[in-house]
Amino acid sequence: MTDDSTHSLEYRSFSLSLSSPLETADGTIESRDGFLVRISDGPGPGERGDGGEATDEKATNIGATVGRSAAVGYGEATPLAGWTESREDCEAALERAADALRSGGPRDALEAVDRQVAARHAVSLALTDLQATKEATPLYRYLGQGPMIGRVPVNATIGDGTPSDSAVNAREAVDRGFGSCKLKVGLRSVDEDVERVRRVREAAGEDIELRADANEAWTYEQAETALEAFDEVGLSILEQPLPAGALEGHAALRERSEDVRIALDEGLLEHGVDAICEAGAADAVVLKPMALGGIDVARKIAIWVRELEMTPIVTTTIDGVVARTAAVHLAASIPDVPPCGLATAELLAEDLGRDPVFLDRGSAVVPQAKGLGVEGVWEE
Ligand SMILES: O=C(O)CCC(=O)C1=CC=C[C@@H](O)[C@@H]1C(=O)O
Ligand SMILES: [Mg+2]
Repeated sequence: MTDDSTHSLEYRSFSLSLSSPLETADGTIESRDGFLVRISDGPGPGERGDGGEATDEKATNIGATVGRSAAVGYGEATPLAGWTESREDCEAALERAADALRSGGPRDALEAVDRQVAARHAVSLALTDLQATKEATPLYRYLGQGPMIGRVPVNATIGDGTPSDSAVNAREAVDRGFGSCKLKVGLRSVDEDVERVRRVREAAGEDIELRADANEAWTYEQAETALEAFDEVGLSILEQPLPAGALEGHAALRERSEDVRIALDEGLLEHGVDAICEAGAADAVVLKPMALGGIDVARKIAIWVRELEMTPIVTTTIDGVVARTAAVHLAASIPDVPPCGLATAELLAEDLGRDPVFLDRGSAVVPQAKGLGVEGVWEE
């Protein structure tokens, strides 16, 4: 990316409520509050001489007076407690990025948000969307320079609930075409979670991939008990059974497991890839671009973990349409990606704009328009 044009960054805050709260062992997620970011490569609002609000129409008109129209890129910063910086720190970082972009350029803007992962996610995404849009290339092809990809497989996300509610939810997901379900565990006793997974297996059938995510809830002994029972019901992946710090514990669980594979999510953020690999602590790692600092960072990690013979799984932090669509593009840029946690739009009661990704028979259909392919978010 060149630093020789004038870029400007604007942001707006938003709050999106969930249709029903997502219960996890880390806490309950009720709403997602964050910032929608827009970067244009024309002059900023204060530099246009119109003193006005930066609508697309005005940006285009001003662009015309300087001989070209401004291109825009969108980003989203949606902090989540325990996973990213706070909302206040995120906003302060976006302010710094706006100044740095004005006085320096894209590289300075990224440096200004280097330690605030959600803010960095937004800035790097908006810059990448802008560039991919200018090159008239879908974001995933701009990222991976790979072939055209039509779909990425996705898993259904099933929150905590009684054994019969969990079974009903899983059956509904299977009837809608999902081939993979991820169940939140760790809020109830291990016995009850084992019962839930058994009931889900009965309801979903033998051919469906089942995963469980304990969000660090268990002691080693509890995880061992759960793992043994999960092996019997053909669970494929157990995500983060132990606290993030417990690399040795996860490595020991891997040794004990017959077929259940161990994935680290919170553990990736705490330790990074090298330490996980050295300890032999995971078969798979979960990549949340919002918590890792952006889809560019997440993509590098995905390629790196593949080299180390671990599986990368992309998920969201239950984000708005901009970040969610970016995660779909990220997954599409990773060859042979397994089912990813990208079917999270339905957990939201409202969104930032129209969703360009539709779900069809357990896959997300990847947008093929230029850039992210998200439209109308700034106007709504
Ligand atoms: O991976 C999925 O199926 C959806 C995303 C998801 O499960 C999560 C999103 C945000 C916070 C977490 O509690 C949770 C996770 O731990 O993976
Ligand atoms: Mg997880």
